[in-house]
Amino acid sequence: MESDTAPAETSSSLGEKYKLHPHRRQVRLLSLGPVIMLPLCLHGRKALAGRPVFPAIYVYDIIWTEIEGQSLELTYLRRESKRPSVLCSKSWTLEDVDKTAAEKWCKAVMEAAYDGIKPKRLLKVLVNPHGGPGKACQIYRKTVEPILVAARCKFDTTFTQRSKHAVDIARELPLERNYDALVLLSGDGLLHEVYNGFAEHDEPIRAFSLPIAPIPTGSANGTALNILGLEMLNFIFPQYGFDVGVATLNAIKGKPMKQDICSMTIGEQRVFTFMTQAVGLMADLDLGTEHLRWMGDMRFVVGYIQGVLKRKACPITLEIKPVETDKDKMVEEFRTRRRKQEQKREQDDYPLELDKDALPVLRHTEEDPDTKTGWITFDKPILYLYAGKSPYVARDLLQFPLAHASDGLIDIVVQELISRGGLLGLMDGADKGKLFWNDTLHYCKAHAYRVTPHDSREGNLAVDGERYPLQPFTVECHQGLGALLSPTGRYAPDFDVPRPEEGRGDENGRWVKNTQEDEDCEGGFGGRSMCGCIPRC
Ligand SMILES: Nc1ncnc2c1ncn2[C@@H]1O[C@H](COP(=O)(O)OP(=O)(O)OP(=O)(O)O)[C@@H](O)[C@H]1O
Repeated sequence: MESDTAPAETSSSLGEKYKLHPHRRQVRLLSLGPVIMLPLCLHGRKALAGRPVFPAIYVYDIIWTEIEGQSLELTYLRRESKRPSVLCSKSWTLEDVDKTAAEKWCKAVMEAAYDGIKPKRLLKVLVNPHGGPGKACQIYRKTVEPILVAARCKFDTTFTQRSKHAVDIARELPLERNYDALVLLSGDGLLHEVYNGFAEHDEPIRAFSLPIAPIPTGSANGTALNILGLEMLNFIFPQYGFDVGVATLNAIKGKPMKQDICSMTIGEQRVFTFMTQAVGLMADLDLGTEHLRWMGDMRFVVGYIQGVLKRKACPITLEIKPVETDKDKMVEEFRTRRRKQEQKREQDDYPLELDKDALPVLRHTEEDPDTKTGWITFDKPILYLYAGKSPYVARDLLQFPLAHASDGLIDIVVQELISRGGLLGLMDGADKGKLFWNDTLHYCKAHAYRVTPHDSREGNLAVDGERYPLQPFTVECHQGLGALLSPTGRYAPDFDVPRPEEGRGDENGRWVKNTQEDEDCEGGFGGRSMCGCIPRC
């Protein structure tokens, strides 16, 4: 912990630094919305309003404050623009200050800092020593544990010993202990294991409702990115997807938000998947770069370039039960929803379908009569199929910019097999989701989809980044089955890349002017150029 305590500041030195007036007896909290001006605004009748006194600390970033003996202690997370956040503490001697008033100030600060949130959460922590570059244990000891201790959280920690250990832990998790959250120091793979363990729990729905707080110590860390964001976009909740301190603060103070989880039926198995399923290049780049773990998330860029050079077709039959296939309409709906969320500053109120303590029934199996109508088949050579429920899959790739945590729909992306130059061109602006508008990339929202590989002997299937044998599978979505903690109650990434006015990306990655034929070719899967779908009767 970085400490500003030595030597402890006296109230008069504080007075100079923070415009304190030790001779005044009344302690006031000056709170300007999300920001507390740190001064113990010792002030009588004349309020400090309109006279900001620095340094300012976000109320959200205050971890604890209390009086200990003759000093007032304040612990908070100090955010830096380009460096990791730091746990800081300040302390002031209270010799000249009315102690009762100081206690009142502490109480007021704590109420503001934990507004609507139960302090001293009870947490179960899992640490995957193998995730990403293998630094999770070190990060836990150095950064996470001190913050949890400072927040007076109660927690018990398990270090996973082997692959699938988290499945066993989740299956046996003692829910009667009433944990407030499950904290994962890992990437997304460990959460995949946890959800599949919950599915085998005696009380699966109750287990799934335990909110997850990811702390990014894996490779891609997509879940942490989606919750905490990537860029400094907004004043109240600046976005720090890779910041361990900020992610730990989310474990202490985050709000639960509902999260859809999908079922994948594959062979005799029912697998639970919360993030992505990939076949073709996107599976190869993840599973084929395990030996490059030391590179962190750069391994995915290397994997993509390798995949582009190979430019291997992905021979599958893809059937989809779509809800929306028009890119413009999807974007319009996304922006409307976003505006509403920002006005309300809370999560959407989509109706959720869960009410019993049994796993949701499967509705889109091949035997189900529902699968006979409203399905389409994608019928063009493809490079990859990528389906998912969360916007970022890695820092460099906003693959599902319109994904919503709990709309009950799967976002499906199909990339046509185009030239190598075109595929490399798609990397430009991929972190902002620019590839969404390329007409060779088809995007739709669907209830379910089914994949039948033409040759199961060759090819990879990655489910939430984990390897599965490639064979026919069906995926469908269960609305609001899981829960995550987040600072805002919704996914952080925004999508603000406008549709290019004048043209579209062609198969060589160049932008070409639209022809009348393009304009006329409305509808289909993914926008005006799509001609690869055959409705199935
Ligand atoms: N002690 C362990 N030894 C070996 N493997 C482990 C251990 N604990 C967990 N694992 C495995 O580590 C794998 C990778 O975990 P995780 O997803 O957290 O990291 P990552 O793959 O680097 O990150 P991301 O999924 O974000 O790219 C999981 O498949 C899990 O089964």
